[in-house]
Amino acid sequence: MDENHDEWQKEEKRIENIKRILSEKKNELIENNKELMGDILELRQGFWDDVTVNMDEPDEAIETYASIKQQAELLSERERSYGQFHKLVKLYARQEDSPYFGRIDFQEEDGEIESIYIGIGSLMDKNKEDFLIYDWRAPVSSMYYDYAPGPVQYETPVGEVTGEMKLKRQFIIRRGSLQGMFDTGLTIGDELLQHVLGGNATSHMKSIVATIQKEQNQIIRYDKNKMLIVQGAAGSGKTSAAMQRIAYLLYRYRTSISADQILLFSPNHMFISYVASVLPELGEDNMRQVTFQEYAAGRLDRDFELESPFEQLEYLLSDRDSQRLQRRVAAIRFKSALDYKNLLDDYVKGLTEKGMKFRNITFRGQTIVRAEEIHHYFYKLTGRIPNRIESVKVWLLDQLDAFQLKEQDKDWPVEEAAFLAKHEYVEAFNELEEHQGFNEDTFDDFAREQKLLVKRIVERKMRPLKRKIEKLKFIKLRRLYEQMFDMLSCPAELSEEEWKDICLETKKALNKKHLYAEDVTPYLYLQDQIEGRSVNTVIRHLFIDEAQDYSPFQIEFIKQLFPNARFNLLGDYNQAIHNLYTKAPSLLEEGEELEEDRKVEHLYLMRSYRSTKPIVEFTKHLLPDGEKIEAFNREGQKPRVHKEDNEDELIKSIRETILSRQKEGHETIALLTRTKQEAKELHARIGESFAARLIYKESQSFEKGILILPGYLAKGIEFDAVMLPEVSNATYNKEEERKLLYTAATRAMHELDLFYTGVMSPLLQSVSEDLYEIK
Ligand SMILES: Nc1ncnc2c1ncn2[C@@H]1O[C@H](COP(=O)(O)OP(=O)(O)OP(=O)(O)O)[C@@H](O)[C@H]1O
Repeated sequence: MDENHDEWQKEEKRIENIKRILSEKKNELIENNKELMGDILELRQGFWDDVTVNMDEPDEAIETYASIKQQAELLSERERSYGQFHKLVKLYARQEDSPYFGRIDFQEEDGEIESIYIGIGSLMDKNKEDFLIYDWRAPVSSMYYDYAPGPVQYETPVGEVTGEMKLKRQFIIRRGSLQGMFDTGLTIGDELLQHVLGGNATSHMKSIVATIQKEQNQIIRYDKNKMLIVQGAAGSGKTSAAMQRIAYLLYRYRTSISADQILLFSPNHMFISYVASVLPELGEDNMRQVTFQEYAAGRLDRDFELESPFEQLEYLLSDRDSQRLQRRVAAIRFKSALDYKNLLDDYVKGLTEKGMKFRNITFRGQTIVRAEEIHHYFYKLTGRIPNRIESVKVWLLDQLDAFQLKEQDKDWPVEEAAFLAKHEYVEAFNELEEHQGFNEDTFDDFAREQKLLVKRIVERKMRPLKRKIEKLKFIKLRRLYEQMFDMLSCPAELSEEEWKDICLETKKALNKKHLYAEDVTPYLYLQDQIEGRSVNTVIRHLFIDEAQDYSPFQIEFIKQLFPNARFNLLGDYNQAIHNLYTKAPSLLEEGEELEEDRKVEHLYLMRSYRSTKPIVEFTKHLLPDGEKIEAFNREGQKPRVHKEDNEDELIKSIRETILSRQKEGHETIALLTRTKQEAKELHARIGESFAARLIYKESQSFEKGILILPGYLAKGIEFDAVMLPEVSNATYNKEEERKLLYTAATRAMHELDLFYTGVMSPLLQSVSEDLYEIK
């Protein structure tokens, strides 16, 4: 029997043993918690039985409140325990399926050799003395990712441990049985990675715990108190590393950080659902996720119509009027920069002296407080604007209270009382009874009843107005933003012409209650400066994926919103498609820190894992400085460039290629166009016969099958086969769109096909012909 066979059998035996222990643990856990579910049901059903309700006297009301609170706490404690229990059962089940993926034999200096098995969760022996499996996030496990056999070291909270790694082994264990085993040398075995990367695209992102690479591990376990900026090539595992990092943080700081203190700014909804399964798969709760657009929409007046970054991009890609386009580009560039934020700061400073805009406060056609009076009151106050606004609010509410009293003596509420619908009357009666403690005897006094009803009517009528005051709607915010463009003089970087146009366009849009994408952050920023910054102190770790698409202003704004958060920015300046024309400085390049004194750490990922080697070789040559990008050694076909004589031939060729890809077993085939319009047109021609799904809104989700969508919507996502249906000089003809083409082409995992009629896009000319096949 050879040594390998022997080892295989030993490992198999160990797996059986581990499975038995896991199964025992799981059953024991279920047994011990059987009563828990019953308790919860019982508590829910009998919630009110154990609560003493008595509201007659204040003392008793307090007691009632305490008793409800106690009962609710008991229930929520049980529900929390149930949640924990449920999570643990799921983890055991997952471990039974695949208990570990790695083993290292480690000899600490002068110590014995210890076999360390690494999996998605830890497992202890019966006596709770030894680890049978170590969690992949444990300090000792980091050696697995960082070293090949030989001298090694790892960090622990109490210092560094050194020693020698005698063996490094990888396992593929599925459904509880050993399917593969590799002893590895230099890096984490190419075999396992080959195996993982060779699979089909999935509609949900996979966890990479078993094959995390050394440079990714550095990001995942990054522990210094600095802002982390990761610049990584397309497909280099930025998002994967971010997700693993979140899981790591939840483990490392499990006593102080929970999942809802971690927030991920995601590029779009498709992406949100794409990454949502990674953490639960690792047995962790999901972090919070939001798109910037959603966040902004939640903070702005609802009657604003916001342009999304995708709409902005679609405009930039579609407008054929080059003059108008250039003016818009100038506006975007201007409004994205930190200089613009400084201008806004100066403007706000000026407002402490003059220039605030307020609304008249009116009720039923009568003016209660005139705008000038508010203005006068505001400028009598001193201090920061938000503090003064707070005082104005209190003052206005007082004015409203006084006004309300007077209104009660008017005729209109009496008239309205007469026309009250029966249910309103009863409601009023009940409310009066509750709040005033009236009984039937006193209430039948008609005069008092009438007075109370009138009071209630006035109160109710005035409530919306008061609410508006509470929400600071007495400030004319839109007008304030607009006014800035009257007051500023033309900034040095713009021509008079451009400036005039920016002023005009901004005002025109504001008057239509339309907010351009580039105005969203500045507007919110102004709102915060006037109304008081709405900061979130709960978030401790903030991640921004596709960070290259955020303007410097936007990042600075987000930083101010989350003062307690540590920042993790991940992106690729080669995929900066939202500022493709404006060329705003990228944070991802060194030397572009927001503030000189800011502590920033730059880490880089240059190796691309998503695509086969021939695809990476092709795509990297689309970039002027792509030579630094390395391909992971996974073989495949060279990309194919199909030249067709006319439109019909092109469609025919696309059809044939789809059929071939399907035959080859590719399940997710994406046809990535440049614009939404092109996607719609293509869908109209081939959609039906292939049951292809058209995706043109960022809110749509992504499933397996044939998809037709503009490339920019596929950010962060990948497909088995990608087809770029029209890469001619009629479509991709601007240097600015190189990054867009690169982003689309790098979505391909296994196959890439490009099509064109007429003349090939000049952007492809930088790619040498031996890197693709001509069809
Ligand atoms: N260490 C790894 N082990 C296994 N798969 C990996 C590893 N690193 C990356 N991958 C795979 O490579 C693909 C790309 O990863 P990911 O989406 O995280 O890259 P990215 O840098 O965010 O890409 P992009 O910038 O193009 O959106 C995914 O399928 C991911 O599972």
